[in-house]
Amino acid sequence: MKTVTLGPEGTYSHRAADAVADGDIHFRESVYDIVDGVASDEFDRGVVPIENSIEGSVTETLDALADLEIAVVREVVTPIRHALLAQNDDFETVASHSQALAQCREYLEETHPDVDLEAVASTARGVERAREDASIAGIGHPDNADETLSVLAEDIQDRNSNATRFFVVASPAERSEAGGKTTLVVYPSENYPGLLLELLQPFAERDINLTRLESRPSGERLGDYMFHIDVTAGLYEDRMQDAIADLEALAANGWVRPLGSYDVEHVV
Ligand SMILES: O=C(O)C(=O)Cc1ccccc1
Repeated sequence: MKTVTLGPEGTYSHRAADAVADGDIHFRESVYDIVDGVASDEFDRGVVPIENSIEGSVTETLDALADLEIAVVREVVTPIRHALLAQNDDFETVASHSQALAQCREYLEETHPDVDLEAVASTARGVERAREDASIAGIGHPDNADETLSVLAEDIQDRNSNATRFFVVASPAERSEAGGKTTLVVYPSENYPGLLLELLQPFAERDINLTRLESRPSGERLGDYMFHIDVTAGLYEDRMQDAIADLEALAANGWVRPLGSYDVEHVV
């Protein structure tokens, strides 16, 4: 099975993909390209970060899921422990994924207040820049160290509970109704007092717990949103089908897209 994830080699997404894929792993340097590569059947599976316990949602992933026809088939949760990697102490710039820079903000402000921060496509891309240039340090998994790059500091994330959720995406034909959790995207294309309350009522009435609710701009006009919703119930359940029917009635001017059901897997 061809699996695609965020590259180059050595990203956290790569580590999550290693835990769920059968070895045929390919790399792209944007989340949109990964999801698009699966939606267009170039790859069978994609592994993308969706949410971090410190920094919150990966908005690029949310927007790709809403934009493209795709299913979510698995969820992988993994602890994230960042290391500072450089050729020596004399670096002037820290290059990493924007999420990694944000997860280490307090550490960087306290220990390296004068360095420039540079957001790059992935942690492994930043590590590669550090390998080529002694004035640059990267933030990434300590396994990226080698004869050129040393680990200058370990566990530099601002909270030790740092964890990231990854989604495994597949073509819509592979959407599963089985599993204890479901992800949906809802675009009501409406704006009136109490709309959000009404959209959540179908779940509350059926005792279905919400584990995530995110609004993202629809891109249509300012103040117009789509909602990303995760719940602890499977699409196979009657109460979920009933809740979705209610949502569809409420979003008659827009759309409701159940992306699939799955169980959570924890990997280290
Ligand atoms: O850049 C990476 O390594 C990624 O996979 C994205 C990411 C960045 C920071 C924490 C978790 C995932």
